[in-house]
Amino acid sequence: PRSTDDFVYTTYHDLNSIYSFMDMLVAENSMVSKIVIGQSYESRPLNVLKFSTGANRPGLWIDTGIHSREWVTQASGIWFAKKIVTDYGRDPALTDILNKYDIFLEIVTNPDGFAYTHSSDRMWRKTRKPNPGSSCVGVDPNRNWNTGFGGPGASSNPCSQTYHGPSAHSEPEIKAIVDFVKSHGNLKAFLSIHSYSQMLLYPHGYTATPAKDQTELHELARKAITELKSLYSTAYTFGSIITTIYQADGVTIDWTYDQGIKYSYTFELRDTGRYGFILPANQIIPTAEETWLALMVIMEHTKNN
Ligand SMILES: O=C(CO)C[C@@H](Cc1ccccc1)C(=O)O
Ligand SMILES: [Zn+2]
Repeated sequence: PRSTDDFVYTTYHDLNSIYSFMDMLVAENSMVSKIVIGQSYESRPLNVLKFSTGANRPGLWIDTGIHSREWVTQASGIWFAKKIVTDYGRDPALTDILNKYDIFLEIVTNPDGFAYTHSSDRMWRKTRKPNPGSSCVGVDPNRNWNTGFGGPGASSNPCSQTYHGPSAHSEPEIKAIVDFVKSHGNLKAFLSIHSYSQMLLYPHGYTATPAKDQTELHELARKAITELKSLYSTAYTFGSIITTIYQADGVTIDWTYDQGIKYSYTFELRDTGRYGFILPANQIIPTAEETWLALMVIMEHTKNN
């Protein structure tokens, strides 16, 4: 495709195609820039798209593809990127958000794992960094964060899909985000997108102790999934991680919430298990559209509070 207008949003893309989408979007839109926040273990760039219409704004973060096999999430991230540049100046709600906040979008958060799902194993989840002393490769990027690190909701076995890694932030893909969050210092929402299960989750995963903002986070989640359901009747459950899915330790949004980013949520997109991670491509756009409605509810609430 020569432009993001003839890019095919109705199919799954490989890493090179997604990188070229990013470069086209930057070239076409003055509000979009590409920040390289670091390199993966296999030396791929960790690209973050920045959508900004002014300087020194607070930020809203969205990441997709932290678990490489969850392909509908990277595909949705591509659609979100095009939606933002399309709606700015046309949709009053999005325009108001972007006149006050920057949006940061990391579409391929685990590029080594993503490349591996294309080349070798479609069901790969973790990073691709070797584990010394083990024949098993990779760390679960959703167990490598420094809040509750190494607890019972993660595994110390390098062969496990939920292996927490040798130490918190041991994975370059995670360290890069940690450093970005700290250096930016003014992120107001942190939205980490997974698939599948159709859930909207908020902290905590590592403890049953409710988050201090539990009441507000719960009601906002209810509002967000109600808006999501209004489009295609897709039903989500919602609640804290530990009460809604299971105990999980060292997870992304427990750490971001700990950093003071109150509006920290994880989405689990379609479906509920019929196709699972191998969601048919004809569900990419419906999934992205309904999810965007929920993301807008959370971003608007963040702006208004
Ligand atoms: O990968 C999964 C499929 O997205 C399930 C997620 C569920 C989860 C999501 C957010 C925080 C803690 C756990 C996981 O175990 O890390
Ligand atoms: Zn996941």
